[in-house]
Amino acid sequence: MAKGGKYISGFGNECASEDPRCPGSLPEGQNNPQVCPYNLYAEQLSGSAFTCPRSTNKRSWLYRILPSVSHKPFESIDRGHITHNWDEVGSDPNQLRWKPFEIPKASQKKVDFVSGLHTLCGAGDIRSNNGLAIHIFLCNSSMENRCLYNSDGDFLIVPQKGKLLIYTEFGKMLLQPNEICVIQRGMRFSIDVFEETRGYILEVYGVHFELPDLGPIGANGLANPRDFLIPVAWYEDRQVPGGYTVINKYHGNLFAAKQEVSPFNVVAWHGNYTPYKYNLENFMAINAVAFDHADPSIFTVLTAKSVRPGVAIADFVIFPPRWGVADKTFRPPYYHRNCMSEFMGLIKGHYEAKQDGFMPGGGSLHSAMTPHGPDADCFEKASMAKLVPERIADGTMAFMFESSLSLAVTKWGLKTCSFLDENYYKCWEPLRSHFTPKSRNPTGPN
Ligand SMILES: O=C(O)Cc1cc(O)ccc1O
Ligand SMILES: [Fe+2]
Repeated sequence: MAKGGKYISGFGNECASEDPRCPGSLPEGQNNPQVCPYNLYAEQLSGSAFTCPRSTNKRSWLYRILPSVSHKPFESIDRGHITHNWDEVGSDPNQLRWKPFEIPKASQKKVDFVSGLHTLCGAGDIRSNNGLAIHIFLCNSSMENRCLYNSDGDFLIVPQKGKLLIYTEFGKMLLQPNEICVIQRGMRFSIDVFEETRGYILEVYGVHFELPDLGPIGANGLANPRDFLIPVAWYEDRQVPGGYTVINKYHGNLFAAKQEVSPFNVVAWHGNYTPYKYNLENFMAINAVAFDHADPSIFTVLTAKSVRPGVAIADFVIFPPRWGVADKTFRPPYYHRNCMSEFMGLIKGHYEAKQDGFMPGGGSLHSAMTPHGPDADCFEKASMAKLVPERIADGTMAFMFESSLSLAVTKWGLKTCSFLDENYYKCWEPLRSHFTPKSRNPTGPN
């Protein structure tokens, strides 16, 4: 049993779980008995093509009171601020930064997780299963008799303010800021919130998140598999007289169908296709202990690989609290231009390259090849700093969604949201030339 409830531990394992109220509800020795224990229905949820190699084959068997198909037809509903149209507004290669995205007040308007989804940027194509979207969720109310499932891709959810109680077909997960969860394609879920709540979502189309390979690091380190937690089976046999609404995100649009019962009626399940959560505190950071600033890929928690070796559709990278010990080194992030797109968010604290301006609940986007790096203040301080061992980012958690796709910002992100920081570029304006042609590099070989 893990802290905060019951979970099964391990990444990508074959698991099996029965609600303790129904012992023996998992069929033994086969998936489709003529009649299932407790007269349940058997239903397979496939997360990969049937024919995928074993290493990438994902599916789970759900034993439920009614099959998912027991619903009225889906009808199109307003998709609010969700979009997959990457041409809503013209492209903008500038360094972009957003102030904290404001959460609507419950006293003014009740907004739940689904109606509070706002697409900020993305690229690629849902129908060809290649691409991603980054959404911000801003909500103040629980999803009441409403659940969502996403036909388009997987959601990696990063809560920043407020806890999420997530009901899924596999069981319940409680998620606090500094934890993340992944709800994979097709899984029905409903979210209860307890206050004005905010967070970030990385949605990837057509791929699933994996742990990065460790190469010479060895068999252990970074996000360790045992720290990923999977819910245990939990069901409710609840009739919903007015009708329960199942919402489906399909081709980037929203559809709703009514059904008479709660969808969380799975009594037992087994398989390797499940939702899971992970506490970022458990990340075992590896970094430079001699000199120089290592590339941020050392902090990859999860990766959604493209078909090109070493190139991700998206990586989820964190900047956790740690020791900085590198000698003769400018320790903060270096100035750089990256062929990848870098979206950053801040869960708490201050990011090491920008003490001010980049705030918890805000974000930044440095697009492909757009120059960026520490602000002028950070440069001055770090160039003069005495290089003693020091704690970096204590009490802080910043993260990056890094993508090989060139991300387009939505109309909401660039025009309508009103949180764009028009003055971002000014943080680099005080940078001055320190060029002194006659001096020698004090730390170099000659
Ligand atoms: O731009 C950023 O702040 C993210 C980042 C951090 C780092 O340590 C090195 C490269 C990089 O893109
Ligand atoms: Fe960067």
